[in-house]
Amino acid sequence: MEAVLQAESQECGLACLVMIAGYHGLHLDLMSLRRRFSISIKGTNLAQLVRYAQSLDFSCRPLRLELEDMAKLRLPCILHWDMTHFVVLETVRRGRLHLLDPASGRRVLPLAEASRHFTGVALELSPNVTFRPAQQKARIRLRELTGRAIGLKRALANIFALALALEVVALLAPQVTQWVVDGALVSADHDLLLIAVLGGCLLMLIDFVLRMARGWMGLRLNQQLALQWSGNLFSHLLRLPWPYFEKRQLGDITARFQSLTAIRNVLTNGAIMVVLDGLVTLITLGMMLLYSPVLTGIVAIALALYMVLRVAFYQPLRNASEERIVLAARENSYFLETIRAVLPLKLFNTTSLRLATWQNLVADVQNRDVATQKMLLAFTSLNTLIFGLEGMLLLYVGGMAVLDGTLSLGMLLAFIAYKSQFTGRASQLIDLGVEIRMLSLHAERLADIALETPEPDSHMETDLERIEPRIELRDVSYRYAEGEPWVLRNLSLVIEAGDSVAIVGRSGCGKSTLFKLMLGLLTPTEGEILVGGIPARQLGPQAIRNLVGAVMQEDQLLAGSLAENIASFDPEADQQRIEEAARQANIHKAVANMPMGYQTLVAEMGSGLSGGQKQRVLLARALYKRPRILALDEATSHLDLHSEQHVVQALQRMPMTRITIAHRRETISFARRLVCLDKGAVVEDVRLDEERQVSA
Ligand SMILES: Nc1ncnc2c1ncn2[C@@H]1O[C@H](COP(=O)(O)OP(=O)(O)OP(=O)(O)O)[C@@H](O)[C@H]1O
Repeated sequence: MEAVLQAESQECGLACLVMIAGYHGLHLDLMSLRRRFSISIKGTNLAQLVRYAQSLDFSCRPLRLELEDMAKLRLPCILHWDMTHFVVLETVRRGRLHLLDPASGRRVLPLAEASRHFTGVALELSPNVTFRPAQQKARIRLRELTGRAIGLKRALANIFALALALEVVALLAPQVTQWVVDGALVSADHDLLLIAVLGGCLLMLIDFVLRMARGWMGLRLNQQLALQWSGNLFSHLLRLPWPYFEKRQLGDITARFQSLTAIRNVLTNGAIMVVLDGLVTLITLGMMLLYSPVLTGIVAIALALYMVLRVAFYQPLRNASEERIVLAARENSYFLETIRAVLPLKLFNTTSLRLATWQNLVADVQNRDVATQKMLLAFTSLNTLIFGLEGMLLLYVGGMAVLDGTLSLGMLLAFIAYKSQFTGRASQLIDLGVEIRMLSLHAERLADIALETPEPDSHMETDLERIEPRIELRDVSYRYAEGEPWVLRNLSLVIEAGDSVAIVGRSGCGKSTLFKLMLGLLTPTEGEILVGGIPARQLGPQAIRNLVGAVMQEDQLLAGSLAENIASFDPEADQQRIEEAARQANIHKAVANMPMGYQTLVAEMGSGLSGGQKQRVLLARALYKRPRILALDEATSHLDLHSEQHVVQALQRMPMTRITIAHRRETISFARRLVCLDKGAVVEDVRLDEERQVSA
């Protein structure tokens, strides 16, 4: 069975299904399955997994069992692991479980160790009568992964021409040796010796120039591709919808991005070599055959053995390489998360615990490396043995031929020179073939970014100024994944232009979800949202966000000055407008009192601002863009009552639609309308007159 590694931290169940389906001949890929069964950040439970498996035409039998009864299970099956994870049990042999873990790859665990992880629940899967083996893996095309690259064909053609010239030079070099030995040395011709050596020097000079030119062009091509491809990919990544980022770990996204470099390196260096090496290998092979078919036969056998060796080591090395990438990404994510969350870790004195876990993750990576190195050691030693024996055999058979007079010494030397070229090229070609196959690993990893559907662009040309800042939700329902409870159910709500609405409700009742839907960060599972009377789907999320200024609960400032943050790093920022926004957010005085004023630097993590100051800077950022709709999710919760009153009163005077999520009575009291949510629906919608505003 082939291990399938999960891309999102919560899709272990899906990865197990892909593995088992593959075992029974239905070859799926994780990405298509992820689209088919949406999974929320909370992961999959057993009931959902059973439903997914049934829709893939499997009959399922969930059971509870003791570890000793493992051998009786119908294998491969899925085991519930560590309370939050699923793994595939492939076989049980000599008291050891052979597992395929979507988080780390193949593992073998003694029963005693497995007992610490196994929760006692297993899921047997067997294909039912409607099950049909099929190849449903999506094919990944390079162009889709990297996007377009301008000037690629011309650059490749130039490099190819130079490389071809180099090969001609390389083919002529052994001839010089033969002239020297058989011509000049045998007949003691001093002049011929000088001419041959001078000819050789000229060849070396040409080789030097061509090599420099090719190397330089290769470098430039690599650099251009690096810029274009990574630019294309990063721009695609940034256009992906919000849930994509929510479900992934930072280290994993970074590691996937780096797969692009691996692909680029193999392609720029390899693509040309494949063609050229193939050509030169054939020519050298022809030359060798002319010299001696018997010696050529020996060389061919050695090469065939090398190929067998390469193929035998391919799959273990590919698996090891993939597992290493995944383990390293996990370690990296953990490292980054630790740094980001250092404050609570210090407060709860859990840094040493964190350190120990991180060291275990590093040890996992190291162990994987050692295992790979052991494999490589065996491979290179066998390789050296094959070619060493080949050399000895050639020396013996070639030597005998020279003694018998069927081959001259010069010819033998020339043959050996051609042979080194041939085996060098042919083994490189085989290696490259393996590397290109290995690219599938990187391509699959990259596909997780490149083939993910980005947020839709706007389908219509709209003058945003003419859109009325009015939001209407028609029978909107939303849940984070299939099978999960509905967060919002058949919710209808109209927020008129210029209205000031407070959305209230118990914690977890779906207020932030409603906001994210209105901002186009999430798409309704059912129903429709209209902005200014235009369906949000038609308008596109970017257009909506151009209309709206928002401060979310988990909002962040970026590293830079306060002015840059308020102006969202607008290169043509207007200082007056920045100050005006800061005044409206009641932060101007505080900023002006800072020694460096608006140029005060804000660090990425500890922002150097108090909680209330940070909230007001975020509010100023939302106001700087002069939004038509202002959406605030607990955006004034850290402010003292006086400051909040100041801010809210300033906002009341501004001509825009205001939507506020709040828990505090003081914040709500400024709204003109109160919408109360409960169990995903509007349970109360009241308009507040001046008096009721104060007493709300
Ligand atoms: N990404 C997610 N995946 C799965 N479930 C989620 C996700 N985000 C929120 N939920 C769930 O959806 C429900 C509504 O969450 P939401 O954040 O909208 O509540 P809220 O009313 O804004 O709460 P609060 O007032 O505490 O901020 C909660 O039960 C929450 O657990």
